[in-house]
Amino acid sequence: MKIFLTGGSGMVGRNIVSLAKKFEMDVVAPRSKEVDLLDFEQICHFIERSKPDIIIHAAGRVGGIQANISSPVQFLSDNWTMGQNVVLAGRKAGVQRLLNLGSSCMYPRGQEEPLREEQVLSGALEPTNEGYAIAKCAVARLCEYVTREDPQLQYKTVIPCNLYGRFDKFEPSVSHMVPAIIRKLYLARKDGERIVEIWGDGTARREFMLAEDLADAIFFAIERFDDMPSLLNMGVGTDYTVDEYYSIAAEVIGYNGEFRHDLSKPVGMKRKLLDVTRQKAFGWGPRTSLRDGIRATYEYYLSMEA
Ligand SMILES: NC(=O)c1ccc[n+]([C@@H]2O[C@H](COP(=O)([O-])OP(=O)(O)OC[C@H]3O[C@@H](n4cnc5c(N)ncnc54)[C@H](OP(=O)(O)O)[C@@H]3O)[C@@H](O)[C@H]2O)c1
Ligand SMILES: C[C@@H]1O[C@H](OP(=O)(O)OP(=O)(O)OC[C@H]2O[C@@H](n3cnc4c(=O)[nH]c(N)nc43)[C@H](O)[C@@H]2O)[C@@H](O)[C@H](O)[C@@H]1O
Repeated sequence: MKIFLTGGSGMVGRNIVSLAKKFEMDVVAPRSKEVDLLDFEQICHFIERSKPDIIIHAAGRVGGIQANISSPVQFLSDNWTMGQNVVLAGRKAGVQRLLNLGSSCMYPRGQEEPLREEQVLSGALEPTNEGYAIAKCAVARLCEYVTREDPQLQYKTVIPCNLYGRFDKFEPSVSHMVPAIIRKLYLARKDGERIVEIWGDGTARREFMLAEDLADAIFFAIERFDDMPSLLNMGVGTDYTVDEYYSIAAEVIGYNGEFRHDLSKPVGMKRKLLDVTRQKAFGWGPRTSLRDGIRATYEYYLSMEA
């Protein structure tokens, strides 16, 4: 099977490329300088040349809460434009299968219970990442409408929880919480710092899955694509408080200093735990524990620092 993968140089994309050989899949993954997804014609020409059996759309303007607060125009505009272009170019070329990546932030804010796929667009979005979430909801609906108008075209969306792992971004201005924690604890231990800052009061809850496990889930879905629901959460099914992530990472990294809560920092949704009922019925589950995942990601970070 030939896969046209967008976002192949990103964290999720590079984990997908790393696993492709194991699943005997042929992946073509052009960088943005070769195929700019903001340019519809460039995508059409690439699909004409490469003739993929399936498109996996894993490209995006992606970042943590701080990046989303700083650039709402780019997060809405780029993610909608890229998603619309990829989906409509696939339809124009008659590519029969497309797997689109959503995000747990597309769910309504203020939900304590695990989030079910039918709740998408059922309430107000989280202001800190509203632009990104609007784009995610719109592209997911576009996929659904393409299939509704032409059932020959099966365009589906997975909704991952927060992700971390090898090939993540560790730069504080764009990073998500787990890579930010790893970098801060590494630097504090290296420099003998005794205090590490935690954004917010530490009580917000998050569900983080290793990107390598998501890549495995994506191949699992591709191999059973016709049985896959058109909208499918992909998560670990448990969440932890921000404070718990810091303390687990401190054990793994060997930081034994103190923590200070900076209440001036943004905290986003109080919780966004995915309901994994459909995922379990589909037959997939992640295999990496949080501690093992943080250890593997820390080792990757050290290899980058070396
Ligand atoms: N990270 C998370 O916590 C998380 C959680 C849930 C869902 N997701 C979703 O998972 C997907 C991948 O996320 P990620 O963390 O792997 O992102 P990432 O590491 O930031 O990678 C983004 C990718 O998008 C590509 N890209 C950006 N602009 C492009 C353009 N104009 N043309 C072509 N390619 C472009 C980049 O390619 P170049 O380097 O060549 O520009 C890069 O490969 C996204 O859809 C994201 O919404 C991520
Ligand atoms: C999956 C992603 O979720 C994103 O929301 P979101 O989980 O709050 O994104 P994160 O940046 O991972 O933040 C998760 C939680 O960790 C807290 N946190 C504590 N310390 C830090 C730190 O040093 N850095 C960071 N970044 N957070 C920190 C942060 O306040 C927030 O409550 C969306 O903005 C994206 O669009 C995307 O959807």
